Amino acid sequence: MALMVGARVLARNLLRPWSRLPDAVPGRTGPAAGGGDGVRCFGSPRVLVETDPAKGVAVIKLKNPPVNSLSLEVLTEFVISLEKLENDKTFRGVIVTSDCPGIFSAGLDLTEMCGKSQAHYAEYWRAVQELWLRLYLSNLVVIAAINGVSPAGGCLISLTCDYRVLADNPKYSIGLNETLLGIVAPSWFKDTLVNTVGHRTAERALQLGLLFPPAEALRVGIVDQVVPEDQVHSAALSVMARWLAIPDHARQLTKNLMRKPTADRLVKQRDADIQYFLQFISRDSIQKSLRVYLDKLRQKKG
Ligand SMILES: CCCCCCCCCCCCC/C=C/C(=O)SCCNC(=O)CCNC(=O)[C@H](O)C(C)(C)COP(=O)(O)OP(=O)(O)OC[C@H]1O[C@@H](n2cnc3c(N)ncnc32)[C@H](O)[C@@H]1OP(=O)(O)O
Repeated sequence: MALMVGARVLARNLLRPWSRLPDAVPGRTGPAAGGGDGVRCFGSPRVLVETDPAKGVAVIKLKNPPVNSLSLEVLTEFVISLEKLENDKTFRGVIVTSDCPGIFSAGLDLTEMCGKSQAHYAEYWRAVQELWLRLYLSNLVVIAAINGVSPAGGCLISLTCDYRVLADNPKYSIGLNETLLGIVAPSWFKDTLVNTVGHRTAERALQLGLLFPPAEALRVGIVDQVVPEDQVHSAALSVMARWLAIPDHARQLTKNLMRKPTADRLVKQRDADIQYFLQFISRDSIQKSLRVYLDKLRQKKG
């Protein structure tokens, strides 16, 4: 019950950008905070933010064990943290990564889309839209340091970034695998993939629900770089330095030029998109597919 109320409060914050989460780790500094003197931490229980004001760079670490599924709380806390960074002129870039070993993100939280009320589905889908819009159009340089498997919504998060570095581990596949679950990637997921890898590769990947291992992911361009696992963070920092060498206004205007038409397609029909989602997700056949998939995941252990 408390969790439900908490989620509602957090979700309401999305609509009230002036409201702020209390800092979960207020002003923690120093080496323990993850990177030497001057590193400061804030954020929330599930979305840790380590900032390095001297470099103008922050690291957002998703921490929603066991699999970093994108629950309503995670989506909301993510948006609030991103907004905090964007409103602070100290920061010009952010690295998005995971605090869960071996898993970047298992994607949208299936339990948020299964067996819940219509009101809940609507609230959840608006939060998914919000995070996508904020990340896709962020003024910051956003780099994904993908240190684990990254299906569906996890892949979408990384596709919204400006650059993707993937750890070279055969287990760390990435892709929009929705069809394998018997569901369909919405048009704006599809657009994000098409804008990254081109139409033909996206068409094949989406229909077959392909999850690409690192070498393949690099070949099709769903990631930009594959590096040894222990170098993901340093590689992301090097890339960041290169992108930050470009004057902000020129880079930001160019990013907007490239991405705004795609984002506008959703912005113009957000409510219709929610209705579409509601109709789709409430179908008995879709609910059944999700239940079967969740049961399979749960039985894997037993
Ligand atoms: C006509 C056209 C109409 C179009 C209309 C469109 C409208 C829109 C339609 C809807 C669109 C929805 C888009 C969906 C996007 C998504 O992101 S769906 C999620 C997809 N994710 C996955 O497929 C990944 C599933 N998980 C895994 O494969 C594995 O868990 C893992 C990530 C590889 C990790 O493996 P492992 O370490 O072995 O952990 P597990 O034991 O499998 O899992 C641990 C517990 O976590 C639970 N869990 C896993 N993933 C999720 C998840 N995504 N959500 C919620 N919970 C998850 C798993 O069940 C385990 O739970 P317990 O058994 O209870 O511990």
